[in-house]
Order: sequence, then C-alpha cells, then structure tokens
Amino acid sequence: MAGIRQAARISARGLLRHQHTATSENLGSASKNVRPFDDIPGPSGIYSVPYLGTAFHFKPFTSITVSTIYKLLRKFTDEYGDIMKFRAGKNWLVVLSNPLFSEQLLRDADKYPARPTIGILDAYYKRQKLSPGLSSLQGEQWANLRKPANNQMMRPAVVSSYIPALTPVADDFIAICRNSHRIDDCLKTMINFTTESIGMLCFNRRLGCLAGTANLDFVEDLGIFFRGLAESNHNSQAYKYFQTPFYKKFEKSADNMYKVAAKEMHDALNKMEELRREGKLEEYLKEPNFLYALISHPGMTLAKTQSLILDLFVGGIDSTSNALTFLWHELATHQESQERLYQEIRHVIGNKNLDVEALTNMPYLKACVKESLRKNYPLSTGSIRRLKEDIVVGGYRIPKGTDVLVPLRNMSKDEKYFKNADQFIPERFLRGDKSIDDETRHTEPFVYLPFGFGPRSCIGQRFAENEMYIITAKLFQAFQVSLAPEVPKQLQYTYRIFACPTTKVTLLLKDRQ
Ligand code: HEM
Repeated sequence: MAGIRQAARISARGLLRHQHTATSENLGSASKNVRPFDDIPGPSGIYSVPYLGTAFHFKPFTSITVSTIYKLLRKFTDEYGDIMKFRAGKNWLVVLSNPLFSEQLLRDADKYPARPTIGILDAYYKRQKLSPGLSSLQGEQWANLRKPANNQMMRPAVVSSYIPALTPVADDFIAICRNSHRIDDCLKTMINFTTESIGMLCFNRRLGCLAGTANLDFVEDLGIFFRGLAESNHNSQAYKYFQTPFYKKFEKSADNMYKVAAKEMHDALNKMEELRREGKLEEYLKEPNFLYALISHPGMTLAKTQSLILDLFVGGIDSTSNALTFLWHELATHQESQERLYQEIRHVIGNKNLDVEALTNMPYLKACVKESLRKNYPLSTGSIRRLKEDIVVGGYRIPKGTDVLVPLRNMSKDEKYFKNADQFIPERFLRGDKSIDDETRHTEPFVYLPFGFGPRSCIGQRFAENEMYIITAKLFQAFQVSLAPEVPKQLQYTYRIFACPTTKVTLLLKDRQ
C-alpha cells in the first residue's frame, strides 16, 4: 500500500515538473489545457473586494483572529480543495494544500525566491534609516547579504564549530536548575538562555542573561515586537503614513532591542580592533568568530553587517525559546519518550558533553525535536512566496507577482499525512523504527517544513537545531522532568509570528544521579 502510494507520488511529481517547465518557457503553446487564474475557486462576491473582502473573514464578522488564521485556511481547503484563492488585503493569496504543489512551488523557485515583506518592519527600517535585514530584502540585494551569512550558518561543519562556545552557556543553565529543581516560567527562562546563546554567536561574548547581570529587559519588548509583526499586515495600514499609537509601541520595542544589539556589535568590533593593535588578534581568532567572518567577507560593509546581525539576534530568540518550551513540555508529558531519550543520552554520551560525533548517533533526540515542531508547528500559516514568473499549478495559471502560500501548519497536523496527528510520536521520524506502522511514519517531505525550504529557508536552522540538541541533552541527562500539577497536558497557543503557549509552563526537575 505504502509502495503504491510512493510510486503514484513519483509519477505525479514527474508530470508536475514537466508541466511547470513547459509553462514557464512557452506558456503560449501549452495554455490550451491551462485554466485561467480567475477560475481558481475561492470566496466570491463581496469577499473578493480588496481589503473589505478580507475583513469579512475575521473578527468581528467571524471568530477568526490573526492567531487562529489556520482555522480559516483549513475551512478554505475543506470548501474549495487543494488549490484556492482569497483576498488578503489588496492582493490575492493562492493557497496550495497539497504536497506535490508544495514541492513545485518551493523546489522549483527562482534562485532569488521572494517572500512578501512585513510592512511595519519596512516602515521601521525606513524611518530609522537602517539598512533592511535579510527578511526584508529581495532579489540581488537579498542574495548579496545572504551569501556571506550562508557561508557561516548553512554549512554544517562551520555551524558545528560553535558547539564548544554554546556548551558553557548550557552548563550555566543546568547549574541554575540544580539549585532550584524547577523551571518556573519556561518561556521566560528560555528567552534568557537563547539570548545568551545568540549573543555568543553574534558577539562572541557572554551577555550575562543567565547570571542576571545583563542590563537587558527584553522579554516584554520581544512580545510587543513579534505581536506587532504578526498583526501589522492584518490591521490598518495607516502606520505606513502616520506614526500611529500601534506603530509607536512597535517602534519603542524595536528600538530597545536593536539598540542593545547595535551596542554589543560595536563593542565586539572595538575589542577586536584593540586586540589587533596589541598584536593579539590572531590568537583571539583561533576560536570561530562569526562577526569577524562576516565583516571580513569581501562585499560586506559595516551597515550590511549590522543589518544582518540585528536580524539574526532578534530572529533567533523568540523562535527557539518557544520551540524549546513546547519540546520540554511534550517530554515532561510523555514520560515513555523521555525515558527513551534518556537511554539514548546515557548510551551515547554518558555524563559527557554533546559533540558533533555524538550528535550523529542520537537519532531519537533529533526525532523528538522534529516531532515537537510538527505537533506544535511554529507558524500559524506556512511558507509563502511571491512569484517572479507565471507558473501553472494544478492546471491553473498563476501570474507573476501573486503571493502563494503552502499552509504547512495545517498539513503537518493532517491525518492524511500523519496518523494520530494530535499525538506526540517521535518514532515517526526514526528511519526504519518497527514500533510504528507506515501510516504513522513521516514520508511526505513537502508537508512538514518548519524551517521552510530552498534558498530562502531559515538561515538560523542549523544553529537553532544545535542549540536545542545541546540544552535538551544536558537537561534530560541531569534530570527527570515532569509538569507542575497546574500545567495542562495539552497547551493552547497564540501566535506572535511564532507559536507561543498561552499558559505559563512550570517544570519540576528530579536529579537523575
Ligand atoms: C526553532 C527555531 C526557528 C524556526 C522554527 C524558524 C523558522 C523560520 C521560517 C519558517 C522562516 C521562513 C522560511 C521560508 O520562507 O521558507 C525563517 C526565516 C528566517 N529565520 Fe528562522 N527559525 C528559527 C530560528 C532562527 C534562528 C536561531 C535565527 C537566527 C540565528 C533565525 C533567523 C531567520 C532569518 C534571518 C530568516 C529570514 C531568511 C531570509 O529571508 O533569507 N531563525 N525562519
């Protein structure tokens, strides 16, 4: 049965690829069988009016909010099928709820794939006269910034060279846990941890977030900043023209975070300059140094380096701290998975630190991270691309300039692709594990992509994964972890760009040895 499904997928993939190439190159001759964009099903009448049509899908007209947009997307897929379109503000948004279409969009993308930017961030960069970061750039400008960053962040060997710098951060975190035997507010605590870790990557310096000596009160600003990003495209666009109260609040939070990052970057550069004058720079650079690698890359300027560093610093905190909170909550809830993880840790590293070699022998640890990201999908929507050329998908022509979304959050939780989708089963991601059947196993690559796919995928993926592996291995090596009695076994989420639990998660820690 699984073999037939696989064969059918492969032949359908071949057909789709052929269809795509033919249409991109000579749409004219192939267009007889291709239906026009207007035929793509979706809500019509008043719902197709720009802005107004979108508003009618949301509160107060329905119960849908920015945080529950996945419900709207699911309703659309149920009603209109695997390809549909609806008004999202001024533009049409096409939704492709099918792994073959998902693959076609994400794999065959242009070498400079475009993603619609976030309006309020664009406005902020412009008003503050800052160079836009990776997430806001397109085309060659984006590629020129992404390339030097890719060298440092997408090559596994280079990313792994930062493991020794992250290990002491994790050790300090565990030492704090040993004193308290609980993690009171997991998300808040993890924000301190991920800020400290990303500080090591970006500035090669301990910021003091775990020791409580850092003068950075980020937590509230992060919440305001990310909620502002999430809501800006759905709320009134007046902030583009006036400094509305919504914009001012966002600006204040962004200023607070960016000022800290900019100061840290300049301090780190001054330190290197001082070491150079003292003839000690070469010695200092024996350890991997991300900032130095970036700034010394031909084509990088101080302004570009700063914009990249600000993006990475801010982008790397909320994403990973939420993902870790969900992961640890799952493992505390599922003691049998925790025990299997513990046995793997004991067997592979014993009481030692996790290193690159050990990581290659820890498939269950990786499977737990993957399964938690699937079940607690980090985004409320999925991956989105703005087409640079016309494409044909599912027999319809979609013109260039259109935004196309693959609702990966819904697909990752769909029973069609994952049996018992609402359950935490890390074994799905273990190749050849006999304890589950084929329907439970993860086989469709293009329904589950928590870091996106292709040249525009998450640049922090490898860093975030290593960070999660190191700290998770250390925590479960040291403690048996359980939920405090008041914490629900099933968490509710809100989305402030990234999924975030609505309740405080408190964990209880019992020494293993
Ligand atoms: C669990 C943690 C994380 C998740 C789930 C996540 C997820 C994502 C996703 C889904 C995208 C969009 C990909 C696409 O459109 O195909 C993205 C982009 C991005 N992420 Fe992450 N991310 C995480 C951690 C990080 C970290 C640690 C950093 C920084 C060190 C980071 C920096 C970025 C940046 C700069 C982009 C924009 C890339 C571009 O447009 O070229 N992320 N992330």
